[in-house]
Amino acid sequence: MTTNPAHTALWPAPLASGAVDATVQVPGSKSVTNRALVLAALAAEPGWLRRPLRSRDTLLMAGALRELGVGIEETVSSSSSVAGGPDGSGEAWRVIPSGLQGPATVDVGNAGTVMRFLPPVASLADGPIRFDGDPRSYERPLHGVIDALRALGARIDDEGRGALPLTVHGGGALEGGPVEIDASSSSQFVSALLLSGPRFNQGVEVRHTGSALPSMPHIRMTVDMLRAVGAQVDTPESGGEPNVWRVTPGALLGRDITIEPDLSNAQPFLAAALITGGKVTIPDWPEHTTQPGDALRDIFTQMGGSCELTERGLQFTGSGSVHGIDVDLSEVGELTPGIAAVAALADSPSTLRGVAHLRLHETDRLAALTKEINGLGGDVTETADGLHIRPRKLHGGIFHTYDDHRMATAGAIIGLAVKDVQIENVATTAKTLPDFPDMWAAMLGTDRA
Ligand SMILES: O=C(O)C1=C[C@@H](OP(=O)(O)O)[C@@H](O)[C@H](O)C1
Ligand SMILES: C=C(OP(=O)(O)O)C(=O)O
Repeated sequence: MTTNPAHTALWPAPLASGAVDATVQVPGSKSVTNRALVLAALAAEPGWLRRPLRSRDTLLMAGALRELGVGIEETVSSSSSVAGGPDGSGEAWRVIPSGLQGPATVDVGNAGTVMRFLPPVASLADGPIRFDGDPRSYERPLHGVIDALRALGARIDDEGRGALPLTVHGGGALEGGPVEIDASSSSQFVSALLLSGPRFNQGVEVRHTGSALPSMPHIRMTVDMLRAVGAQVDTPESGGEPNVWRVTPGALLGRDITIEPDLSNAQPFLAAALITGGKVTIPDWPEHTTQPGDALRDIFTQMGGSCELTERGLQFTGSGSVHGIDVDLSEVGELTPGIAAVAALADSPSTLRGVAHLRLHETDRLAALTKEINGLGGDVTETADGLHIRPRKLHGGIFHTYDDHRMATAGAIIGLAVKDVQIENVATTAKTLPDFPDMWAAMLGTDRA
């Protein structure tokens, strides 16, 4: 077996030499880009994505849709007709829907959005679609999507695993209708069924029957984006029953949408301002958004910073002190690694709650954070649904990432304040933020050294 040198390489996390003062242009949202790709592929006419995220997860999504026959043309242009950026430049993807066809093979990598959102799309295709991915993808929950699709009329061969790898034998159409699922292990089960729902003969009515549903903002993102392309969606918030979402069958419009910056990927940069008592501006921070990263304005303010949404973007300023926090992160679970990293450097203990489902993310994030922060001299314990973090003086060492992009950025945050932290496999940030090491150096001004 050969070892990929990128996976064993150690990246010396730069120590901040003082208060950071930077403007950081954060690339597009993974969650918005991958929903926009799916909706554009299912539309009745071509559409555009402006400023899409170009990272492993979104390229896997685009690659999979192309395998199914969808046209996706990438353009980088300075002409306003295909412009991406506010200045009239940037990247844009034109999506040209077509009849979905098998046989095809889809590599999901370790992208939750690809492994959950695409089996419903494949059930609409004509022919067999094989799904496979990274070893970790075999362990991540998928049963909710598989069972629901079968109940709605799909033929899926998973050899009894209830997980990847599997083959969806698309029949060209799916009956759809009402279905019950337990989505307590991932909100993406609900999003997956809703996104393809308008194309099912009867639409879909998803009823969540399990314990608490995590990541509600991501379900709101799905609903808002469906409505933006003309779908009719009834939700608990719009007067429907609790835990029930209904999508009416109908054609989707091809739209021209500009992807918001990824606010969860803004997290390490905001954390840098908080920890160093500096200032970071994130341009194009949306005034209204369903992205969970927007909660950082409140969470990092409680932890000692302050922020202002101005015409230039979100300006976040650290005060020089970092406080611990007691917070339920069930709605915004993907922010947990970055918050844990800041909490390890705070002046008082923290309790992070409501995130038991993180054990089934890219890695077991609760175990990984505990092991790696404690490996640097920290005092973190796992609880049934989160972490207790008691700050201690930390020392240098190797911070392992377990192929988890958010572990890598969490380690970089700690490395700002602790000498000689080395991140193993920083390249794993390519999942959602391929330029992270260069962006980090630019923020710190070390790229000009
Ligand atoms: O739908 C989405 O885009 C996501 C939903 C959440 O998943 P879970 O509900 O599985 O936590 C989140 O953690 C993930 O990063 C992205
Ligand atoms: C949980 C995450 O990703 P995924 O879409 O693979 O679930 C994440 O990005 O934090």
